Amino acid sequence: MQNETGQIKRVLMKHARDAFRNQATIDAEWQALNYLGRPDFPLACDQSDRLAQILESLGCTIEWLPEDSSVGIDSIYVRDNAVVSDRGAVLCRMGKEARRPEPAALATGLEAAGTPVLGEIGGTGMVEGGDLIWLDGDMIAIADGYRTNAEGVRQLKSLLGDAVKEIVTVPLPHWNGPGDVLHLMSFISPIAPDLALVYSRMMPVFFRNWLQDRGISLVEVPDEEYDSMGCNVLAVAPRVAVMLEGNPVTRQRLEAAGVEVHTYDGSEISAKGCGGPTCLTRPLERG
Ligand SMILES: NC(=O)NCCC[C@H](N)C(=O)O
Repeated sequence: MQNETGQIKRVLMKHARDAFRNQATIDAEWQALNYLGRPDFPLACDQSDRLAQILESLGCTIEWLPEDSSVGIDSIYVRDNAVVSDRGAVLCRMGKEARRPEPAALATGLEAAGTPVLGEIGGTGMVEGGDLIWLDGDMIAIADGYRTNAEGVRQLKSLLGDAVKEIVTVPLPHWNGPGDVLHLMSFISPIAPDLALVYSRMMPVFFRNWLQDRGISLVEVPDEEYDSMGCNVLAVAPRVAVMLEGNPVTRQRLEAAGVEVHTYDGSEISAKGCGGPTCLTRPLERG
């Protein structure tokens, strides 16, 4: 599990039907959670179905998290709740306060799926799964930003022990401030061991150089496709990717780099809540 691009065999997800529950729940929550618009419940359910079909057609077995009244509509973005290693999962402590109950709810799903829980981030520590990527089997790149802090990284390191050899901390910019969602994976999506999709204007120079020094080629997302989540792309296998419809330049650049691209309409489950396909999925087993 200590990579982001091997063939996904099993993946944990939460269907819009169970995360959003009904239109009244969405209506009560979306503004306070800083969504860009009000998701439409029936359409969101159709979009979850379609995304699941694509993933299943690409060889993924989906483990579905059940409805849970202790969490809100952001619980659809399951990646953020846990970090998964070869030894098991670490439950996060969410930087976004409204999401704090989510990791405990996810723990039940992890248990049901047979993934052991190694521990959890506590105290003043904060880690969100979208702020971390595994590289080369034993290295982690992790954000230092509004959702993940140094104390969280310290605890994560001690819970993972020698499963991780090196942790590279990547400082995030302020961008739109603490109320917005900005993760490490807002500007980098690994696509294959030697290929990543990036939005370079947001990247610290050292991190961009570090990736290239490791032999990773970079495909650039153009400015006009950043807000439409062009940079949030899920690698289902090396050079097999799932992304949101409506990012034609990014798609064409990925295809030019030899990537097979599959798209879904994510207006309700992705764009409005600012969570793309990497956020909607918590891979549990990769080949
Ligand atoms: N990994 C991700 O980028 N997750 C997206 C989370 C979106 C959610 N509305 C949030 O603000 O946390």
